[in-house]
Amino acid sequence: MPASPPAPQTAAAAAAPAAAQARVSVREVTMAYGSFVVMKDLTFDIQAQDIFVIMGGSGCGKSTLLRHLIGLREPARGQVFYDGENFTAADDEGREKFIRRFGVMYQSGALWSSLTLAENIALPLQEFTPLSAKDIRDLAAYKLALVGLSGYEDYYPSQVSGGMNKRAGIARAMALDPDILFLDEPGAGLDPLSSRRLDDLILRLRDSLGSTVVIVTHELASIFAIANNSVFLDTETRTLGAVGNPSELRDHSDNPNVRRFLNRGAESESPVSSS
Ligand SMILES: Nc1ncnc2c1ncn2[C@@H]1O[C@H](COP(=O)(O)OP(=O)(O)OP(=O)(O)O)[C@@H](O)[C@H]1O
Repeated sequence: MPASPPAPQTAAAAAAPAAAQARVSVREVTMAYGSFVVMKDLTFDIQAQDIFVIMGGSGCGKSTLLRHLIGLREPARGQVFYDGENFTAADDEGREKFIRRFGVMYQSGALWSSLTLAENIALPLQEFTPLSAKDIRDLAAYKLALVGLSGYEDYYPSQVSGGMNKRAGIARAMALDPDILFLDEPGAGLDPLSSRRLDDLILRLRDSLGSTVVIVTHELASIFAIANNSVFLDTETRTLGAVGNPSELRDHSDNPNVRRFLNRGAESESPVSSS
């Protein structure tokens, strides 16, 4: 069947102007490793400037979904659209244009240990822009300033804290001014204070740069502090358990697995009445 843009989900959406198009639309995506189906029939939207969390229990497929969103894996079925354009069906050249709009920080954080923080950020600028060495140096310093690391340009990753490494990783993901930042477990391994600082930074970046941020995490404090939208991957049913604002899902989802997860394992027997 030919690929078609995602259908509007409501009458209001149908009447909305093109500018209201979801930034990311996932349509009936099934993810599999060979014959092992991780999740099936995922359909949800991520809006521009969302801080959108992919959540669920260990091994449910959060990182796998992230890999599908950035094109590292192909859906076994279904499609992913960016601003209504079919990413899954794009040829290599078309796909490259999408990927240039993504900034990605992987779970490991993975800065090059033999390069300074500024050199780490300069790397994608050297590879993908025609900028002069001086402009690249200035831009790397600017990106580090955005994440609160002014003055640390010449430090090596081993000379700064874990939280600072994560912030530098975010600066590197932002090097090419992406529309969408993908962060895989950004708070992993951080103490609570550093983790909170990272949350504040993510909020500030969204507000000042207007980025859309997609985050894989299972840290509830972070989820409630920063996410306005989310998807819950349900290991039990191997499909989407809920989509929406995490605080609302915690109190009102009709899926007990969602409420249990968002209430730290202490499931409320029935949804809290919103009236
Ligand atoms: N390359 C792979 N080949 C085969 N199976 C894989 C591969 N990567 C992940 N899996 C399996 O797919 C499932 C989902 O893995 P994934 O890492 O996406 O889950 P996750 O929710 O991110 O887990 P965690 O919370 O532990 O990081 C798991 O059962 C995992 O063992």
